[in-house]
Amino acid sequence: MANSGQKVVLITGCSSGIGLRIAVTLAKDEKKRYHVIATMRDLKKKDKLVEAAGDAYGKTLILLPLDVCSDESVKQCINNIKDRHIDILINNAGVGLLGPVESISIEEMKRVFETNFFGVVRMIKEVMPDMKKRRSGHILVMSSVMGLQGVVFNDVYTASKFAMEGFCESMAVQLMKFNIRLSMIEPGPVHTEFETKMMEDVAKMEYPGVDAETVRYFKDVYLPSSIDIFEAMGQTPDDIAKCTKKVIESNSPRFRNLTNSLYTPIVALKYADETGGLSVNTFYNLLFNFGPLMHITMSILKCLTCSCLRRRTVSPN
Ligand SMILES: NC(=O)C1=CN([C@@H]2O[C@H](COP(=O)(O)OP(=O)(O)OC[C@H]3O[C@@H](n4cnc5c(N)ncnc54)[C@H](OP(=O)(O)O)[C@@H]3O)[C@@H](O)[C@H]2O)C=CC1
Ligand SMILES: CC1=C(/C=C/C(C)=C/C=C/C(C)=C/C=O)C(C)(C)CCC1
Repeated sequence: MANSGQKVVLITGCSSGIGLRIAVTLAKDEKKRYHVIATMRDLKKKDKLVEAAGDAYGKTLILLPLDVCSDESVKQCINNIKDRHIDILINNAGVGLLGPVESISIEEMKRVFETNFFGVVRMIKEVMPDMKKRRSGHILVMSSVMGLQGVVFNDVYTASKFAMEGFCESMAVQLMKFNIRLSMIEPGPVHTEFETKMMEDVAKMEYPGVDAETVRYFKDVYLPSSIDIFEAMGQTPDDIAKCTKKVIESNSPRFRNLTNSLYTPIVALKYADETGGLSVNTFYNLLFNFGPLMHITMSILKCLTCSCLRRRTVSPN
C-alpha cells in the first residue's frame, strides 16, 4: 500500500522495454516518492521486471495484471487499487507494425489501433472520472515521433499514434479545467523488443499482393536506412525513463516532449511549410536520393540540430 505522501503511479506494458525501465526508475526513486503499480497483460512475463526492481519489489513496486485491450481487465485492475486512487497514469503499452500496406490485413491494422489508440482511450476513460473528482492527476502517453510525422512503410503504426495525439490534444483542454495534466512523450527509435519484434515480423513477411518494385523499395531502400537510423539515433529505454521522470517531476509539465533532439528539425519541417510540400519532398529525398548515403545524412541531421532546437527536447540528463 502507498504511504501517505507517496504518489500512486500506474504504468501499462511493464513486461519489457520502456515500461519496465520507467517502473524500475520510479520505484527506485531515492526519496521513495512513488508507489508504482506495474502492470502487464501476462504475469508469466514478470521475471525481468522483478529482477530489475530488486529490493523495491513488494515495497515501492507491486504487480497487477492488465490488458489494455479488455474492458473487463482494465476495470478489474483499477477496482483492485485502494479507493481507485491513481495520481499518475502512464500509458505505455503499444505494438508496432511495419511493411507495405497492401500486404497487411485490415484485421492486423485493427489490432494495432485496438492497442495503441483504444487501449489508451479505455485507460483514460476508467481513470479520469476519479481524477476529476479529486481535481488532480497527471496522465502521460507514450506517443512517438511517428505521432507527429509520418514515416514511409510505417503507415498504420503512424496513424495509430496520430490518432492518439489528436485525442489527447483535444482532451488536454478539458482536463486542464479539472487541474489534470496531460503529457505526451515522443521518442524516436529506442532499442527495445519493439525493434526486435518488428524485424522478426519483417523476416517472416511474404508480401502478398505487393508489386515487386514496392517490395524492392521496402527491403533494399527503407530497411537498410531504418537500421542505420536505429544505430545512429537510437536511445535506450533508460533514457526514455529518465525523460519521463523529468516530465512527472516538472512543476509545469509540457504537453509535448520529444526525447531525441535529432528529430526536432524533422518535426519542424511540417510547421515551416503549411502546404506539407517541404516535409514530403525532404522525406522523399532522404530516402530515395540520399538513402545509400544515410550515414552522411545522419551527420548532416546532427549538425542541423542547433542548440536552440535542442532546448526544446527533454533530455535524459
Ligand atoms: N522502441 C521504439 O523505437 C519506440 C517505442 N515507442 C512506444 O513505446 C511504447 C513501449 O514500447 P517498447 O518498450 O519500445 O516495446 P516493447 O515491445 O519492449 O514493450 C511493449 C509493451 O507493451 C505491452 N503490450 C502490448 N500489448 C498490450 C496489451 N494489449 N495490454 C497490455 N500491455 C500490452 C507488451 O507486453 P507483452 O510482453 O505482453 O507483449 C510490452 O510490455 C509503445 O507504446 C511504443 O509504441 C515510441 C517510440 C519509439
Ligand atoms: C528511413 C527514414 C527515416 C526513418 C525513421 C525511422 C526508422 C524512425 C523510427 C522511429 C520509431 C521506431 C518510432 C517508434 O515509435 C527518416 C529519419 C524519417 C528519414 C527518412 C528516411
